[in-house]
Amino acid sequence: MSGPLLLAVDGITVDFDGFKALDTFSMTLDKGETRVVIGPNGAGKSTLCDAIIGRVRPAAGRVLFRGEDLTGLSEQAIVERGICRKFQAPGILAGITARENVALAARRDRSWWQAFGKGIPAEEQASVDAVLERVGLADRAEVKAGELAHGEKQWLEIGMVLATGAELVLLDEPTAGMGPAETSRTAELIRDLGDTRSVIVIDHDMSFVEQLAAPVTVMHQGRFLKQGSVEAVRADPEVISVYLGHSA
Ligand SMILES: Nc1ncnc2c1ncn2[C@@H]1O[C@H](COP(=O)(O)OP(=O)(O)OP(=O)(O)O)[C@@H](O)[C@H]1O
Repeated sequence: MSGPLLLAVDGITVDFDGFKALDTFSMTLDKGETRVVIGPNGAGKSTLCDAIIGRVRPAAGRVLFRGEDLTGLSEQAIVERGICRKFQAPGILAGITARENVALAARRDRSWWQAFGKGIPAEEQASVDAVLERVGLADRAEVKAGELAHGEKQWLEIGMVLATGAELVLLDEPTAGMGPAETSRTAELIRDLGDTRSVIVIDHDMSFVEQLAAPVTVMHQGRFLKQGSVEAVRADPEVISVYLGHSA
């Protein structure tokens, strides 16, 4: 269930040497909402995430989070305000366990890294365990992250994003390289996040998008094209011609 307005992307343009990767693009997201963003290759989806998280600077427009204008803030400052992004490539540390990765992500100051051999502070164990449970890795907690299966690594990274406590989670192609069973499990996991987090998911895979059962925003050439249910966008002639027609 969604609540009041959380994020407003307000007419942003991102210009790479005269090429507009985003062109006066706008969208809003309510608290607790899950939104899927789709579009053909080069539509500007990753650039949208970059602009929200402060990795690229829009030439025009604003991004408002809980009413605050994020324009001009550093990526670190934006993360501190409660937005966290999971990239396509996992950012886990292979040589430590799944549990230790989650514990590390939960720590903002990271100063305890030097004292890592002493283990995870007792008061943090419960929240780390809760995250591992949530992403279905409770029984894999003591496995070195590098030894996890591909899908498990992706779920671990989603767990690490959750452990940061971020209110808004950006997931860029979370099912990249997954088979159908792992993809379904990922959809289930993301649907479960909906009760506590707001989520923007970028993906190409329409069977995954269908399983998410969330409203879809369609981008094309850096612009907003359509928004609606999966069924509505799939049936939309404009969407079919720019996107679905190409991927069918
Ligand atoms: N740093 C950059 N410099 C120049 N052009 C860029 C840069 N980053 C992205 N682009 C271009 O901007 C456009 C949008 O890229 P973006 O990666 O946001 O698209 P996308 O929708 O995420 O695509 P894909 O589905 O292939 O990941 C593309 O044409 C890309 O080549």
